Amino acid sequence: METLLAVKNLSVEVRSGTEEKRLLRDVSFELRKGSCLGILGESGSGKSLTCKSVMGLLGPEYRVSGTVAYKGRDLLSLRREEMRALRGSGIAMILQNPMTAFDPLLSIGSQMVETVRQHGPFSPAEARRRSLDALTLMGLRHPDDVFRQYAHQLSGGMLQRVMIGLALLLGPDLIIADEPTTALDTVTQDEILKEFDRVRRERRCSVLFVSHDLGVLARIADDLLVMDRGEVIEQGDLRRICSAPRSRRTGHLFDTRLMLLDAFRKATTPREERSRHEEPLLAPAATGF
Ligand SMILES: Nc1ncnc2c1ncn2[C@@H]1O[C@H](COP(=O)(O)OP(=O)(O)OP(=O)(O)O)[C@@H](O)[C@H]1O
Repeated sequence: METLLAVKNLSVEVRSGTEEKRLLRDVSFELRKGSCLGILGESGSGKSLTCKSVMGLLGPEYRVSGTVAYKGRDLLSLRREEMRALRGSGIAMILQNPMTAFDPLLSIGSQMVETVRQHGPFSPAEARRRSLDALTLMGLRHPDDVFRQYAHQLSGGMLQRVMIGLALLLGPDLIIADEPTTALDTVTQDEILKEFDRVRRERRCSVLFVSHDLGVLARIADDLLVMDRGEVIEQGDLRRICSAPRSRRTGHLFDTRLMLLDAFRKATTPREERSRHEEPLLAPAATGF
């Protein structure tokens, strides 16, 4: 399958005082067209820095080296305006907290229409129609109401659906999603993951999906990249890694998750049933714990 994004020896350093601190070291991976690569790692392992480097979102205090080839073009050498043009059209980003992405003083609809019109020669009526379609696509039941409302009137789950719908509306080839469901309750998280996966498969979007939760990644990722202290410690087919992790640190991440699952199972399963079934690592019911 064709490669959409090839990251090679990506390193990031930051200057603090007279010292340079290395935050990412030689991160390399490839994302195939139409597939989803999950980035797993504990807090502080470098997941967000990797995404921000790819998107050209790091400030001047960071020194970024290596190559980030998107459709064969090195993003690290693009000018600021060229990168801005690419963000939101070819590449879209979905962040953890959708509340911060919307202007509280403008209705959701007007912000959607404005974004659509920035990316194509659409009349206000056409942009409105497309925005309403995006809301429907993401499973929002009363798109007309949502269109008229303001960010504070919607729940976190609804706002995240709007944000994902908006990202998809622009028809990107690549979506970078940084913990997009972490702030949501598990039922909402589950519904949104389902919707997101359906739409991205229909549209053949490639996705970089960051999470500290293996259960979430097991739902949607094809391949897995495991990070630890700014380095890649494991990568490959998700199921292969889950069944036979090569790195001891990856094994430790999985064990921690299994311990949590086990505690949950013990708390919710009557004693006599417990012995009858063991929870597999990737059981759908495990999502979110
Ligand atoms: N300007 C900076 N100065 C010093 N350290 C920094 C700076 N920016 C980031 N870091 C450090 O780089 C490391 C990686 O950060 P990053 O945000 O990528 O982690 P993460 O894996 O996304 O974690 P989380 O899941 O908590 O968001 C962290 O230890 C962070 O403290």
